[in-house]
Amino acid sequence: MTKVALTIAGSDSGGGAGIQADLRTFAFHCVHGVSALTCVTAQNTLGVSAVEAISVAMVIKQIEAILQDFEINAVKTGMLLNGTIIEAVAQQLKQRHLSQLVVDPVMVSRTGAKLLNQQAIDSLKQLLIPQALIVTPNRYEAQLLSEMEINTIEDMKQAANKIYHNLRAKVVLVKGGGMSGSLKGVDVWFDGNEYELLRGTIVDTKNTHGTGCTLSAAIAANLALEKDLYSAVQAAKNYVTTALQHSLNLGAGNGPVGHFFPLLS
Ligand SMILES: Nc1ncnc2c1ncn2[C@@H]1O[C@H](COP(=O)(O)OP(=O)(O)O)[C@@H](O)[C@H]1O
Ligand SMILES: Cc1ncc(COP(=O)(O)OP(=O)(O)O)c(N)n1
Repeated sequence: MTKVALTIAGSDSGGGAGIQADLRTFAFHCVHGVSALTCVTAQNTLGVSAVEAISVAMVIKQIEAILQDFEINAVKTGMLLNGTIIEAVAQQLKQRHLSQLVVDPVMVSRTGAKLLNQQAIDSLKQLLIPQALIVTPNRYEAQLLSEMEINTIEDMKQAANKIYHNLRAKVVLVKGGGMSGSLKGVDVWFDGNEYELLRGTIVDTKNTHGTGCTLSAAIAANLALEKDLYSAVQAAKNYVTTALQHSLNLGAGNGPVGHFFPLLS
């Protein structure tokens, strides 16, 4: 039986991140992707130049249309843009008991662009993260959520611990793409008991756009395929490493990670 994953996220006109990356990742895993668009960004490899929200009523209609007709095996959320959209999405997910939920708390891109307005951060913390099976902040998002600076693995562990206890997330994965030196690409998992370090091969490329979206979408795809959470994260990490190894040198800035590797060899 074909599995179905839902992404609730924004559009990246440059095609590297957001809903475009999510749907490509689902397709690679042979999982049918359905989507609820929250916002449209004017964006390329150099950054985001404009953002416009989809109305809350339309976000809800998209989710309702999908849930009326499909059995959803896993969900990921990405860029949600504002507090009103977050509240509506959180309410829909709660009502429908969608528990295979990966929350990528998209707030700040690795280029430093703010992708979520200030008031929305509280709604994300109070309404959405507590529902997540796993939350996957990058270094800067983990700093915001834990209210501490992160420079070392110990800091990553402490931040994961704080996010776990303060925001009641079931599992926290602090991603290390924004760390420097040998810490780049080391992610810290905390499930309330154990810390695990997930180490990928460091890929020396500037073309890293879409890594976070791709990772969370790959976790959701693997959950839809009935992997347990830790195995889903390991498989997703391997997928992102391979996507980085096949990243595309497009545009003048940070090009997108590549999803074309099955066709290459
Ligand atoms: N240069 C790199 N080499 C290897 N892994 C990387 C590299 N950059 C990012 N990653 C991995 O990509 C995933 C996404 O992390 P990150 O880039 O920090 O997220 P975001 O895109 O949300 O900022 C993580 O598993 C991280 O370790
Ligand atoms: C529409 C949209 N959604 C999410 C992001 C962030 O992408 P992500 O893969 O988390 O990180 P960077 O590529 O920005 O490092 C985005 N830019 N646009």
